[in-house]
Amino acid sequence: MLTEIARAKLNLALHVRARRPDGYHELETLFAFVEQGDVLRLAPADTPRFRVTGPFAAALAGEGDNLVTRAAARFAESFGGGAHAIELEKHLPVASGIGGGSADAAAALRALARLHIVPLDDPGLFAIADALGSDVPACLLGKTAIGKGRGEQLQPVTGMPGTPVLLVNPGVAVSTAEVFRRWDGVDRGPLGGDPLAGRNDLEAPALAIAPVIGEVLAALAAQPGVTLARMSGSGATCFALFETVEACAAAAVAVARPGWWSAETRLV
Ligand SMILES: C[C@@](CO)(OP(=O)(O)O)[C@H](O)COP(=O)(O)OP(=O)(O)OC[C@H]1O[C@@H](n2ccc(N)nc2=O)[C@H](O)[C@@H]1O
Ligand SMILES: Nc1ncnc2c1ncn2[C@@H]1O[C@H](COP(=O)(O)OP(=O)(O)O)[C@@H](O)[C@H]1O
Repeated sequence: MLTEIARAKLNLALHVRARRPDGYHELETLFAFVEQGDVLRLAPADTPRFRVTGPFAAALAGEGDNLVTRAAARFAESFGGGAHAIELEKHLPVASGIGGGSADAAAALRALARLHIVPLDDPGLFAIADALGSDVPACLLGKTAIGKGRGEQLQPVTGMPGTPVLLVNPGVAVSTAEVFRRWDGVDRGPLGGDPLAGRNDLEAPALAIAPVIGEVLAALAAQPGVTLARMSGSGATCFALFETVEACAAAAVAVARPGWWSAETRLV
């Protein structure tokens, strides 16, 4: 039995530069990862088996087309390896801008690669990740990196490991495609040398769909010891970076609301 943590992805900054003819958008983003994540367990089996457990299992109950099973099918096509029993313990809210599904798919690819002795930097693994979704290559890499293109052109950069982070989701699922559709088409400029001085250009279109995101951002920005408060990805999860673990813990209590999910964690 192999265990992989599917760590939540954050976009510390996300600049949308252009709408492409293929329907995707050119991005410049700073990807980072936190300790908090889903847990994926995988073992060889006679027939393929997949089950989802954990606090957010119900949010995926009706969906036959899980990114994990798609990743496993693509891996088998490329590398063989037979059938597997996979358990996904779902701790991250679904469709929430922290790449839960993408992280799960990447964790499945990492576990399968370990089991079948495929190098983690095999170009075939990255090709599968790229075909599964724009965020999956970044999640496969799992390191702080600048992402360009639709997010798949990755350049690792020095991160801020250990930085305390509070994640807050107001309990509304937001469709990534719908948020991109509402982007106003204005290129507000490149990422620049200090991405933390940047923006998330999807905040405005996400707020138009889910105004409660504004409440989350205001609540986070008002906390003592906060160094950055921003939305991640297409939302609705927002994050705040803190100077100390104590400030992060105090903020978690201060911003708690009925129906809101939050997690105290750290950057990796
Ligand atoms: C916005 C981001 C930022 O990291 O994160 P999330 O909010 O999903 O976490 C990603 O670009 C999301 O990546 P991912 O969730 O893998 O998206 P995909 O499945 O590839 O695409 C879903 C839909 O989003 C839109 N899309 C996605 C990526 C991109 N660069 N431009 C787009 O326009 C397209 O309409 C696409 O059909
Ligand atoms: N293992 C999975 N976890 C979460 N969502 C999944 C998974 N497999 C497929 N999906 C689908 O992917 C969509 C986007 O989910 P997710 O990756 O959590 O959000 P986001 O891309 O906003 O970060 C969900 O609405 C769901 O339909």
